[in-house]
Amino acid sequence: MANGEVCCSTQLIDGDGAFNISGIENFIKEIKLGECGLSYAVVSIMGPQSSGKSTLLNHLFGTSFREMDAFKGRSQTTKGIWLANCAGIEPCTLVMDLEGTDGRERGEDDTAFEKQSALFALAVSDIVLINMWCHDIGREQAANKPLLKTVFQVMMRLFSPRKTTLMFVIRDKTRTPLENLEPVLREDIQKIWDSVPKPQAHKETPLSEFFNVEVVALSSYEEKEEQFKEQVANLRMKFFHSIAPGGLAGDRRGVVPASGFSFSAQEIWKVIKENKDLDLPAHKVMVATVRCEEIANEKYSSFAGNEDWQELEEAVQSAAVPGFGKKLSSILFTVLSEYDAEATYFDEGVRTAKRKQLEEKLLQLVQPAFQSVLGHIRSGSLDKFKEAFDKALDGGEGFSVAARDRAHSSMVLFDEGCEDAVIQQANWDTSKVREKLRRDIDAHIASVRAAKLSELTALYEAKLKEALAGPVEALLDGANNETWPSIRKLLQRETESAVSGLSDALSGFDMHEETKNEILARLRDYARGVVEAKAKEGAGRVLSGMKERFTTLFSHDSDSMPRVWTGKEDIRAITKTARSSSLKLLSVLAALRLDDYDVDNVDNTLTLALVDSTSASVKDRSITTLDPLASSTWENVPSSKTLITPVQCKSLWRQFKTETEYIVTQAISAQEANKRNNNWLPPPWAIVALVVLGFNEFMTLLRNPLYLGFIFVAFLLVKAMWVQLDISGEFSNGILPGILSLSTKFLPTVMNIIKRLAEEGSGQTATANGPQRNPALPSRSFHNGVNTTSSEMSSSASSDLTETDNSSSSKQD
Ligand SMILES: Nc1nc2c(ncn2[C@@H]2O[C@H](COP(=O)(O)OP(=O)(O)OP(=O)(O)O)[C@@H](O)[C@H]2O)c(=O)[nH]1
Repeated sequence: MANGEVCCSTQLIDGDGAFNISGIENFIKEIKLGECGLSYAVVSIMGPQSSGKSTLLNHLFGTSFREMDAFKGRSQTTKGIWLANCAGIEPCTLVMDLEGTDGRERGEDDTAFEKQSALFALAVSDIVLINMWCHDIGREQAANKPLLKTVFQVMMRLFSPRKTTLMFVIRDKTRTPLENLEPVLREDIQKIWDSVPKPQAHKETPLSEFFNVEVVALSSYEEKEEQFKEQVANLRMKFFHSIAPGGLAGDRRGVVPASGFSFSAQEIWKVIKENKDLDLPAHKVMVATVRCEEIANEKYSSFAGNEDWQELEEAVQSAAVPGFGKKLSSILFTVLSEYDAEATYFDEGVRTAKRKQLEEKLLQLVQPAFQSVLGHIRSGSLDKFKEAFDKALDGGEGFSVAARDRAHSSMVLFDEGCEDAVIQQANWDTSKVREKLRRDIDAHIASVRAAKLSELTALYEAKLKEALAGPVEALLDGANNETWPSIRKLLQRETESAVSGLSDALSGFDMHEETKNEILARLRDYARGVVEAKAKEGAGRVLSGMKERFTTLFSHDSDSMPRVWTGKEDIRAITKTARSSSLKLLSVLAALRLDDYDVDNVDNTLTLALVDSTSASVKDRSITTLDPLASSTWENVPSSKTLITPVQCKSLWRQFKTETEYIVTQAISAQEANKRNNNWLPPPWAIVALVVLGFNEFMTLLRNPLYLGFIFVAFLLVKAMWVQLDISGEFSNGILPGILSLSTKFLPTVMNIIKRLAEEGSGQTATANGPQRNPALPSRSFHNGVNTTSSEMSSSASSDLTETDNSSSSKQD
């Protein structure tokens, strides 16, 4: 074996025509045929059985095909088709040993396998050796004639067949030189070619179109072994670089890349077995299609199982991976390069199409990861934007400037991220995600803007409410002619201050003047709304306000001191004033007067209709004219500004008067009672009558002073009765209960007085008759277990008097 290389062989097709798939695949793996690309040649040998084919191949290519033992006779040793690699020949050369023709074992008629294997050899091989005995040349019944016929016949079954080299190896050459033998042989070949029926298209096609014919002659191996070996060695040299231009091989038009050899051979054998014609160019495309697809699938699987890719795929689930595009592009590049390397010798059209498919499949596989990265970049950019935007706003930057600048930065950040994530092999559009980011940013800006605007508006509204609500309420409570002008002034001042504050704050929002004016107008409306609400609230409880106002004015004097109805007060005037004031509250709260042009005569109408309604003139008028309050609208006041309608005012006034009448009545009663209490002296006419009528009695008293003493005692007694019976107290509850009470108390009181007088009398007697006591010591009396000194008694009596005096003096006052 040349170069000491190991030669492998396998049975490619067995005697029954079964293709040994696993055998050939192992063989190809072992000799690493797949790596050869197109740099390989296939040589096959045909010839009669036991014509020394195996012996020749083994010597020529260093193979180890089984040879027949010379001593056992000529019987078939090679069954089917065997495949081996030639040792030491460049490029890699495969050699096929075909089962011999004319075999006794298959019988004369069984030529099916012979034809099939001949066609197979022609389809697969670059060089076909035809082994023949020298003595068969020129012979009519030569053993190789049917074989050649078969070869030429099957050749026609190949569509646009490739040009194959037919090398006739003449065995056991005689002394006749080859120069003489060759023309005879070529003549034989031409004769056979001519006799073979050809399709119309190839009727005139010369043999040279399909075959390169070479002729070599070898000495007998058995008889002239040395010469044989020498000639074989020379022949071997022809097989070196056989596929190079000018080499032994044919045109190699139908050659398939080495990695497709196994599949190609199987398919060719299948077609041959099915007895179909073999279209080699189509076969080549078919092999390329199948093989390129196999390679592509293999590369796809190898990519799917690639650890770097798997890591990348997992990492992008949770976050954007820096350098994603570069990493993935590199893995994809490796895979596609591998495909290119393996598929390079296959039909270009098929190869490119399959590469495209592989690329598409790979990109389809990685696209979710890319989308995920884009998603992370988008959400990351959005988050960064939100953060930076919030910070800028907190730092007092203008809203619009902050929004514009931060949005721009975030879009730049996104673009950079996309650039980093983009996969070279793909031309994916990121504009949709970019647009989404832009939309998200805009939506965020809009929502923050809305929130900030409402925050600002709420702030100024709250300020306005605080500035208006309390003062307006106070102004309305103190309703007078200046109430509405003051409210208007207050409203204008506070509104303008709030509007200018809000206007300044809005300047940072870069908004249309129209929008800004709308917001400011809303704030103005709000301010009016606050005042309106307060006025409505006041109008809602106007009755209680009026009553309160009336009570306050009625029950207090000009110094806000509570009134005491002494009798000097002009209750009518006070009532009128208090009512007028209450009416003022009603008139102030009857309508909203927030605008300078809000001029009405509600006040006059109410005064005329309600306060002056008691005067005779009005009474007269009411007969002849309509009631000005019998209406649901005020003159010059639109209904939107009416808080209390005239009819409601009338009803309220009636209710007010009814509910306050009691206070007036009470005051009048109190005043009258007071007057009665103060006038205990009889009227002057009675005094004059007394003086005139009682002149005689008066003279009697002057003439007899004892009468005077008697009258004095009687007075004391009556006074004592008055005090004891508490007459003024009894009558305070009314005349009838007073009389009833006095009638029950009268007798016991009289009895009590008499009893006391009697006791006083007996006490005086006892003192006169009893032992003399130290006048310095106070005398004691014992009565009902209660002892009181006489001095205490006298002081008690005097206090009674004093009280009486006091009371009488106070009454005098
Ligand atoms: N006369 C002669 N005999 C040879 C030559 N070479 C080989 N033989 C003998 O022919 C016999 C058959 O040899 P193989 O090499 O087995 O022949 P084959 O054609 O491969 O036989 P099959 O595979 O059965 O078709 C053997 O006995 C060889 O010694 C030769 O050059 N001349």
